[in-house]
Amino acid sequence: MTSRKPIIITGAGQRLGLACAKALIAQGNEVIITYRTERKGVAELKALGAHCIQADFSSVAGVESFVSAILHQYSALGGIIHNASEWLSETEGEDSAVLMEKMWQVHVFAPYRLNLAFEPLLLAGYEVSGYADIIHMTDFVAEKGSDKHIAYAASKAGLANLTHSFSKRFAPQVKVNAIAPSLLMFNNDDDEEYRQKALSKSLLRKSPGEQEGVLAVQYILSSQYMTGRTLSLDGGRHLA
Ligand SMILES: NC(=O)C1=CN([C@@H]2O[C@H](COP(=O)(O)OP(=O)(O)OC[C@H]3O[C@@H](n4cnc5c(N)ncnc54)[C@H](OP(=O)(O)O)[C@@H]3O)[C@@H](O)[C@H]2O)C=CC1
Ligand SMILES: Nc1nc2c(c(=O)[nH]1)N=C([C@H](O)[C@@H](O)CO)CN2
Repeated sequence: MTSRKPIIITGAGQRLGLACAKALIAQGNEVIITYRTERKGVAELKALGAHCIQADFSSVAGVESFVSAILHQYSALGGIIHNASEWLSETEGEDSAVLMEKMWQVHVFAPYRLNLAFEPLLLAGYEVSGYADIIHMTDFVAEKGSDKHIAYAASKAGLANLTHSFSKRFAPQVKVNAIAPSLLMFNNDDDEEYRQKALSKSLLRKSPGEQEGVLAVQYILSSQYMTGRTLSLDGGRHLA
């Protein structure tokens, strides 16, 4: 058996995706990342040997371009981590059709299409190494809804449902799981009032940072007996 074949992480130019990519590279994995925007994190990952592919999943053509790039360069994969995401809210004047399309495209269509397109590569990765995983980054609000991020929450619920369907379709070779954080890390433009309100929503009242998500990814990849499941990283918010 050889070591795990390359792992794709989408949207890994910053924050959680970047932290996951660095951790997996440090553990000796070959990592492929997608990014839209040239960021310092992309340059860091290139320097660490990651294969960095620019990809915008907001259009079908953008998704298909990435599919072609992978199919032309790889014959086996050890995993796909669907991390790419935009946290958009319903704001005054926003075209709700455009908003829902954007959310569905990045959170549901892209993971759906990549999982189907890369099935043969994941199966090949499993045959040679015994490892193949898909991880969907969903969200606490996939289950509970959100009155301010309605289309976002609905699309994350769609992604959560893909976990069930693909875990059945790809068993027993490929494990398919989800990670559902509530608050992992703030954005720089979150003001103090927002931060205090967000912290008060969970029992543990903390924002753990991206390493909490890295730990969850590492657990799932090392598990031999978890599929079709979701790791909830929510500080007890479900009981608050
Ligand atoms: N941060 C948190 O507290 C929480 C996060 N999550 C989930 O965890 C995951 C990681 O969160 P976080 O690190 O904050 O994510 P970010 O908001 O930093 O988004 C990750 C990346 O997604 C990429 N992206 C966005 N839209 C597209 C698109 N249409 N096509 C391709 N790439 C795109 C962006 O790329 P680029 O920068 O290159 O443009 C961005 O860097 C996400 O799925 C998120 O929904 C869930 C709950 C809480
Ligand atoms: N793509 C993103 N999704 C989410 C983010 C984010 O920054 N990018 N942030 C959150 C919040 O932390 C929320 O969970 C708590 O206020 C949710 N999703």
